[in-house]
Amino acid sequence: MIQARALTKRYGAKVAVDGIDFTVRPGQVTGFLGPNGAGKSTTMRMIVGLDRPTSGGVTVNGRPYAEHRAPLREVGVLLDAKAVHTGRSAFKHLQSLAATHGIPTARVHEVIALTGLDSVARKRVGGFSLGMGQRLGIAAALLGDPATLILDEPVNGLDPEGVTWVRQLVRGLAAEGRTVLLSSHLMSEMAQTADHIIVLGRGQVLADAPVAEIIAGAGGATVRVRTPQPQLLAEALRGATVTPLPDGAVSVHGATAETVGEAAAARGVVLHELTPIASSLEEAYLALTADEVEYRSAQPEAVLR
Ligand SMILES: Nc1ncnc2c1ncn2[C@@H]1O[C@H](COP(=O)(O)OP(=O)(O)OP(=O)(O)O)[C@@H](O)[C@H]1O
Repeated sequence: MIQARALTKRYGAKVAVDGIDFTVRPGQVTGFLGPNGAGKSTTMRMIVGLDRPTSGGVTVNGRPYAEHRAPLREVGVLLDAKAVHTGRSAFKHLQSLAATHGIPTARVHEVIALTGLDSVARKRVGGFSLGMGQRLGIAAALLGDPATLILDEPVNGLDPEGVTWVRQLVRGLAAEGRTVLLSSHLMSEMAQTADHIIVLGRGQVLADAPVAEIIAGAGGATVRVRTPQPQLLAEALRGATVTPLPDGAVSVHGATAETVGEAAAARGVVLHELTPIASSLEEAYLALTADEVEYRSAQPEAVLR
């Protein structure tokens, strides 16, 4: 369990984290989202004692990180996989980490097997690919068999097989009752992996809810319809919003596919297509963070007009 109360971090005049409260619960995967500069890394660094809060605080399993006698056994952390640039082998790297934390070598072999590093465990870490480095970072996070895991962009650089592996791993860890906090910019991946989402924007919590609730909050699903009689359809669908789409179809908001089909049948409106379109976590996320992006790309205005 991770609990933040009025957690604040200022760098000079810049407020990176602005008095936030949240709880990350055990037994589920919590996704940590937000635009670049929203304060995710700063928050994660404060959780594991790498940054000091300006005010407020955060505890892991009931205590500030620094007060844990054996922090590696409480919290496993992957913050910057590239931080390990060493001439040592993966095995030696993990073994020395284990030795300084009183963890037996048998556990080193276990995490190497768990993360699929067996064939490269004796090779120099300096020569690892980004994906292998990520796996090594995850192996180090798992070393102490911790109840809480904090993984910043764990799928960064992984191939599709690796992405699926991380998803299954974190889902399995949560199913064992552990607390898992996971950041990623890949929304489709997050939608498949997380149970709960916390969205940050400019240092504040914009949303803290189950994934399904966040998606529903974006305005819900729409129905895509193609008909040669769009005007008649709009009249048949009083109360719903019918918007023309660029390809000649229309988008219906505020009615289910069943309602649209039945209303069309009752009025004798011909339908060539009737497709329910579920809104995605990505759409919900973009709607939530539309006003909070610190570094915005130029909009292609011609397309918007
Ligand atoms: N050491 C620092 N000194 C000054 N400002 C900092 C420092 N670290 C972070 N910041 C600023 O604090 C804000 C939050 O940064 P942070 O790295 O926590 O965001 P983030 O959500 O992790 O972003 P990203 O998705 O890009 O990793 C940003 O405006 C950043 O420029």
